[in-house]
Amino acid sequence: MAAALSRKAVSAPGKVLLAGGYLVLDREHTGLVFGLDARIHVHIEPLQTSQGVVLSEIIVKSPQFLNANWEYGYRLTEGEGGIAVTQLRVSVDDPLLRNPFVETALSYALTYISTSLPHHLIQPASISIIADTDYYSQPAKRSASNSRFLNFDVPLWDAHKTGLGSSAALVTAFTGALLAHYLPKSRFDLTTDTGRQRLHNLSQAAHCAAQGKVGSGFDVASAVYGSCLYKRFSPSILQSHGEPGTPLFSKKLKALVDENGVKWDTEIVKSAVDIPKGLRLVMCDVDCGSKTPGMVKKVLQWRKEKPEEAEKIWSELQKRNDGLAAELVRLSKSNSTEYSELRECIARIRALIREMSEASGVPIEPEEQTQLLDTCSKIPGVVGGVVPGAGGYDAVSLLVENKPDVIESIKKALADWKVNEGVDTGAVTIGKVSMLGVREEMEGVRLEDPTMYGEWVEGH
Ligand SMILES: Nc1ncnc2c1ncn2[C@@H]1O[C@H](COP(=O)(O)OP(=O)(O)OP(=O)(O)O)[C@@H](O)[C@H]1O
Ligand SMILES: C[C@@](O)(CCOP(=O)(O)O)CC(=O)O
Repeated sequence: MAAALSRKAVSAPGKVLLAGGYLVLDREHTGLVFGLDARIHVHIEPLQTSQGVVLSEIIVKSPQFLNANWEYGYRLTEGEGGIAVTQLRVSVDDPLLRNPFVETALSYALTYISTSLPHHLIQPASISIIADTDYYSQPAKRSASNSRFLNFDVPLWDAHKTGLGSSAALVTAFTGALLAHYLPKSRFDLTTDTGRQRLHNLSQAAHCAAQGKVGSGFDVASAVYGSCLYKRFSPSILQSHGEPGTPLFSKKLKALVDENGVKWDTEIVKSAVDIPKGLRLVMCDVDCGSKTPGMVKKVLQWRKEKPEEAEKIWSELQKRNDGLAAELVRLSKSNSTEYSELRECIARIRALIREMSEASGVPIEPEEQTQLLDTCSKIPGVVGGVVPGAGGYDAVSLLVENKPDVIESIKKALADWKVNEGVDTGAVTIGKVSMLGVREEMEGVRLEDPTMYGEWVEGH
């Protein structure tokens, strides 16, 4: 029997890979990833249709952006191919602006749901995606009801991403909301280990399919589980379930998600990460942005061509990353405020990242970011900082004493800071640097109160 279809809301945190960028692609290594208190929220409710009109239609909106609406028809395909979704448009003249993350997550989730619920019981729904401000460096304004969720008032495609992992948080919260809406708690409960494990598996599969590549998956793992020391799953796990509409896709997807005949070897260790009470992790948006996939390809090419050189750097970097994680836990447990060893841990990691940049020819910590991090690290109360994840010209992460005057000093120091991206290629891009209001968040995906979104959702 279908669960009584009521309103549900799920949110998932953004991410910062503080240590282990590139290394985490290899199961021999790990990544130290922190969830952030910038979350993507997804609200779902039954679609109000006029009496007697039966629609197999799901409407998805991102009301904080202009024209960010996607309408999908869905149908059961032959040969257990699962649920195919087709984007609809009112008029052929309407441009079809696709959203691969929404479309793929919808198809994967409905397929999984259809293995527990007869297709005709998958009733029409209206889904709203609502994001915390710091995912986009777009200026935003208060909505009429003074909601905490701001109005960006631009098309989604014009919003500048700050690299907090909106797609991973979106796919995770979106998938969780669909499963919570359509399946009874006896089949899916995201407050249980089994529920989170299934949500992780399904979200990883959908996110990789939407991206068209299998990364380490650290971002979806932290969206589900929150801050953790992460060891990736074997890429082969996602090589054999096919695509929506292919024969037996629904059967293979269910086996993959429920781990019937498939064992996910992801390792999530939450006890290995913590931030001492006196510190906080903050992000500074460098409004330039890098093209991560190109950087990953080049680093992996270097590792393939010079395995000994790469392994020497990576194994030493792993040791230093482990040292950082251990020092954070030690400080947290001892309540010590003696940060000199932590400062040294960060400096040692950065030195080796610069060595990797040099050896691979990839600007992981480019000169401009070195200057920015060195300047910030001299501010009283700033312990140190790194270029997280793939590095480049994306946001930088700082570990700072949790005092208002420290944050104000950083804002002042960065007020006129400009980062010139691509200066080596002559294509100088001026990007301002601004403090994001985010901080670390230990919690992963969670159910939210569906009434918290005010006028951002229909049935408010
Ligand atoms: N509020 C939103 N509503 C709908 N779709 C969104 C929203 N925010 C992000 N997305 C989807 O996620 C995509 C951005 O994901 P992308 O993987 O490019 O970067 P990211 O995950 O935001 O950051 P990172 O660079 O850290 O991976 C957008 O192109 C859009 O498809
Ligand atoms: C380079 C890599 O290890 C991390 C990328 O991190 P980010 O997208 O720059 O936050 C890629 C991956 O782990 O999938």
